[in-house]
Order: sequence, then C-alpha cells, then structure tokens
Amino acid sequence: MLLCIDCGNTNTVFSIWDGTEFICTLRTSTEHQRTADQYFVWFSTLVTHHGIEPRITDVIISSTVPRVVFNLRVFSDRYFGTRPLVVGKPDCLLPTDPRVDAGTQVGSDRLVNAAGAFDRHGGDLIVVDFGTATTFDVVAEDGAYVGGVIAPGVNLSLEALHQAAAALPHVDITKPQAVIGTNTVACMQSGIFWGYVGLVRELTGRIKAEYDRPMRVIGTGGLAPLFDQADVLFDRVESDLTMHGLKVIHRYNKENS
Ligand SMILES: Nc1ncnc2c1ncn2[C@@H]1O[C@H](COP(=O)(O)OP(=O)(O)OP(=O)(O)O)[C@@H](O)[C@H]1O
Ligand SMILES: CC(C)(CO)[C@@H](O)C(=O)NCCC(=O)O
Ligand SMILES: [K+]
Repeated sequence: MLLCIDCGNTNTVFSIWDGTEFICTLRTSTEHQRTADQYFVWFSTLVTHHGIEPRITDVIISSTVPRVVFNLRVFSDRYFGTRPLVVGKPDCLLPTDPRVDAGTQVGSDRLVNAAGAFDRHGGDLIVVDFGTATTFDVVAEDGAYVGGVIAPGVNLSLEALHQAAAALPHVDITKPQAVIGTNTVACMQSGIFWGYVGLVRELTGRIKAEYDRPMRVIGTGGLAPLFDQADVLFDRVESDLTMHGLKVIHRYNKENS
C-alpha cells in the first residue's frame, strides 16, 4: 500500500492507497515540532479506529514546509521500513519538468496538482487550489507546470481582517444570501465570498487571454465546492486532485527509475 502525505502550511493530509482506491484519509494541523513517533501514535490510532490494517510499503511526500520533511522521513523509515519519495528532491522524477525562471523553487503542491490534473484531463489547464494561499497553476499542452498566480488564501484573508480590526470578529466562510450585508458578519462574509468569486473569475479570464489555446479550469482544495455554488468558475471540481497527483508521481518513479 502507498501512503501519500500532502503537507501544506496549515494542514497535513495522509491518505492510504490500496492499489485500487484511497481507503483512509486523515488530516492534522501542520506543526514542525511533531516527531516521527508522534506522527505514528496519531496515525496508528486513527487507522485502527477506522478498522484498517494498513501494510504500507511505499511513502510519497509533498511538503510546502521544508522543516517537517525530516521528521516525516524518519516516520517512514522507522515505522514502514521504506525510504520516502519527496517531491521536489532531485531523486524524485516528475512526468514533465516545470518551465519557469531559473532558480525558482515551485511549491511541490503545485507540481503535484499539475501532474494529477494532466493525468486526468490532458494539458491546457488552470488548476485553482484554495489552500493557505489561493494558487493558480497553468499546465501546458505537454503537462508541464509553466507558471501561475499566488493570491492570499480565503481563511488567511478572513483571519487578517479579524486580527487587524478590533471590531471585526472571527467568522466562518459561507455563501451569503445577499451582497449587501446588513450586519458585520454578513458584510465580512460578502466581502470574502463575492470578492474571491471575482478574483477567480478575473484571474482565470486574464490567464486565458494571455495563453494562446483554449483552457479548462479545475478547482480543488477544501473550499472549491463552496465557490462552485456561486458562479460558473470551474469546468470541474476535484477535491482529491493533490492525492491523485502524488499517486501519479509515485507510479511514474516506479516505472522510470
Ligand atoms: N468539505 C469542506 N467544506 C468546507 N470547508 C472545508 C472542507 N474541507 C476542508 N475545508 C476547509 O477548507 C480549508 C481548505 O482546506 P485545504 O486542505 O484545501 O487547505 P488548507 O489545509 O487550509 O491549506 P494547506 O493545504 O495550504 O495547508 C481548510 O481550512 C479546511 O478546514
Ligand atoms: C504558494 C504555496 C504556499 C501554496 O501552498 C506553496 O505552493 C509554496 O510555498 N510555493 C512556493 C513558491 C512557488 O510556488 O512559486
Ligand atoms: K492543499
């Protein structure tokens, strides 16, 4: 079985692929202090709770937080006896190399999204991922990541409003009934929700205008389904795109190394 680990700046997601399907997905907050042993206590407790007896033979990791990789490597070595593949490291091959400015370290989550989306849909894509940041990844005709956009994440923007303005509470993101809010919370929800609808529409429109071929837009990340209710922003929403990309990169490395 393959354990896929997607470590973002906010959350780390573990998902077990049994060769046919993802049988268990677990989410924890990203904390660089967490040790290999702490990961294992958490992981083994929850898989047992789900009635699963995983026999992990392979591990692949994507991390946007460099400091957590060491402990995840130890976790993999110590508890599963396997050396993990780490996306972005020289010994992890990508199906297609990114074409970006020399010296640019593209976030591994974006490379993984590009690989996963290309595997499912072919090229000429924009992947919009609503994580800590809202990222737009452009996938060329041949599957290469060729650039994109990084905007502040939805939860980050809400948190920034709350932190910076004494009278603004912490609010959860939902789709407001109206655009004109008649109370503070409704005003904030409208600003974030409809503001991000506009951000996504404007940026995908401008990317399409700059790119010389027709493109499709794939939404992913926890909040993509929410924004999908608003408007025709995406051709597809796929919540498991990053996990799918990890599986694709793992398979590519097995077949080509
Ligand atoms: N089905 C869902 N409905 C609503 N919110 C969700 C859902 N799934 C996840 N979320 C929330 O959406 C947010 C985005 O989740 P996602 O995993 O895409 O990114 P993240 O964990 O915030 O960021 P990163 O991957 O950069 O750490 C999270 O705060 C999560 O709690
Ligand atoms: C933009 C984030 C934070 C999104 O998770 C991540 O992909 C990252 O740290 N990227 C590095 C810079 C880049 O992708 O160009
Ligand atoms: K993510």
